[in-house]
Amino acid sequence: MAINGGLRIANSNSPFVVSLFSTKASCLRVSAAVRVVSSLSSMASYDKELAAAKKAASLAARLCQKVQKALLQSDVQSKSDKSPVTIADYGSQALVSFVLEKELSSEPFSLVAEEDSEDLRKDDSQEIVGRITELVNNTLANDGSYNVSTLSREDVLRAIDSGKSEGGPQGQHWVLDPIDGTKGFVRGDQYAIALALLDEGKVVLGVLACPNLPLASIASGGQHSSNSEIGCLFFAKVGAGTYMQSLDSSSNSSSPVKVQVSAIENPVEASFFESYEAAHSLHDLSSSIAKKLGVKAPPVRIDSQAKYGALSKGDGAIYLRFPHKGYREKIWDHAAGSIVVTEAGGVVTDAAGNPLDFSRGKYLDLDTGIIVTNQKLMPCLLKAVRESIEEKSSSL
Ligand SMILES: Nc1ncnc2c1ncn2[C@@H]1O[C@H](COP(=O)(O)O)[C@@H](OP(=O)(O)O)[C@H]1O
Ligand SMILES: [Mg+2]
Ligand SMILES: [Mg+2]
Ligand SMILES: [Mg+2]
Repeated sequence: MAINGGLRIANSNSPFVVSLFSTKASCLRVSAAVRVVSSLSSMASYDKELAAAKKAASLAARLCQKVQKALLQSDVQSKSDKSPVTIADYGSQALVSFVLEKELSSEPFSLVAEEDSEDLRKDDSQEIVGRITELVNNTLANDGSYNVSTLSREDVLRAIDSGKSEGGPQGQHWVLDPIDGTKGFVRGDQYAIALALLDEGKVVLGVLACPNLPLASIASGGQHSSNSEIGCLFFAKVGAGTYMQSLDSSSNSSSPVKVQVSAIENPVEASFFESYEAAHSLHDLSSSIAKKLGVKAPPVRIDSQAKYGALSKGDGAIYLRFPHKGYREKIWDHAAGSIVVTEAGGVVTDAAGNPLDFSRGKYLDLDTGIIVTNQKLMPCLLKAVRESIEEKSSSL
């Protein structure tokens, strides 16, 4: 079980060759794009919200780590039994919702989150609700920050259900994926707790807790030393950059350090991330794009928005995501990750080069896929994406 950072590198039998000099050259010529900083940032500092989000995501990460450890020790990770995962997903959502409401009690609260309590309110879910409630209470008690009496089952169900907001273009909405990369979580690999704040439809802050991501670089295909510290907390605020610190507050690396995306200008030197799960992204399309760009390194396949986190610290240069036809991306799968990357100097667009629009409710209505890279590489990446998509559709 790959818990040591949870990194799995895809095997590729087909080495990528430099095939498009024109693509490479156009890439090197492009000047840096100007980063647009939302005018919202000049009106609000979001400091209180950021502190609350960091606290909430860190506590949720602790809860998830405990469940993942038990899951691996009890060796049920290869079963199709989803109950331990469900417990961590629900527990994480309840905890984040509870902490945000406690920390920001004077503000109106709206949360768009992945899970809801519908299944938990069924008669045969009593036991699982009990286990979730125990997990949440234990995590809060161990932390000791909140002087609360034990939460009841109904308190926990209500906390989960405060994530029922629809989001939209007006006002502030929190956006939460309590465990992103559930499949990675079950395997013992990467996952993330992803929390962002929308203000008037724009992402203004994001926090990504990645309990299995090494603080050291994973750039050279995951060959980090076995004793490198694991567990990253990324956070970003509009106009203020992206920072990373250890998830372990007692660690020497608990002070935040500013991170930057890779400065690579030559795509031949770039490496790229994609989903571990082939059902989540068309690996053949990514491979054709990489080939056009002359990318030499094999794809790095990891679960969850840990890909955005790793990209923000320069561990790779490109993230490609092309869902199968008909799949609609949800805002909680990208909101936190996108600001973590853009504030670190990167660019996140759909396959047509348009920025992602988080103002339309739960779904991101976008063209074909999501691509992420630095400002220098983006033009040539977009060109390669366009060409590969055209070739794919003409071959059908
Ligand atoms: N068929 C599909 N295509 C694309 N994404 C999918 C998908 N089925 C599920 N997903 C999303 O992919 C996310 C994981 O992304 P990744 O592949 O980068 O790890 C899942 O988040 P959850 O694990 O929170 O449900 C889920 O929302
Ligand atoms: Mg998700
Ligand atoms: Mg999830
Ligand atoms: Mg899910």
